[in-house]
Amino acid sequence: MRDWLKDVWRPGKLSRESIRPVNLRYIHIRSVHKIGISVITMKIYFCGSIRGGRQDAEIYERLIDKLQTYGEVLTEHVGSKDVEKNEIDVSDEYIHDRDVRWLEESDVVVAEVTQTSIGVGYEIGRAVAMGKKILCLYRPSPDKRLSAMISGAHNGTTFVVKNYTEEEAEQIFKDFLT
Ligand SMILES: O=c1[nH]c(=O)n([C@H]2C[C@H](O)[C@@H](COP(=O)(O)O)O2)cc1CO
Repeated sequence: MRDWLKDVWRPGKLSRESIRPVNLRYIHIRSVHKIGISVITMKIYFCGSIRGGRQDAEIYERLIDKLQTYGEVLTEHVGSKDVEKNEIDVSDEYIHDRDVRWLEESDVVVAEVTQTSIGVGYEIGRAVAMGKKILCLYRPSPDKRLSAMISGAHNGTTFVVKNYTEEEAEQIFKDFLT
């Protein structure tokens, strides 16, 4: 495989979905060689509850799959069934520092905030301080109420809070990420 193509081609990530054209607004041309163009795609930081409770883990996995058609999801592990097992060998300090680094690297943050999580709240707060563009997704139910610190931060542009059903996620991502 040509060297320039290695930057674009992520083995294991290719599917009918992922070869849909990625969002051109977020592609920066890094270098133009005689043999081709090397590109960087949008980096997405996905937040979802882990120690706060894993009842929505399968929803996270499906949302991450959709997000991967727009760019690279840095926190793909959040949707993995084995996340707690896989993160057991690393220290909390390692997890924190790695995630803050990814947050800094990200172009956009997407948080599923239905299941309350201190970690997700912390990530959103840090992302606001970093000036990131943030989308929070919430599935309303009669027994729950979203924190005012999230719903009250909605400004319609850089901090967007959306009540949603899973069927609506695709369109919401399209509107927010393109
Ligand atoms: O093992 C982990 N790995 C990890 O990446 N996180 C990050 C990503 C999630 O968006 C968020 C979840 O926080 P919490 O575990 O407090 O629910 O924190 C959190 C943990 C455990 O707290």
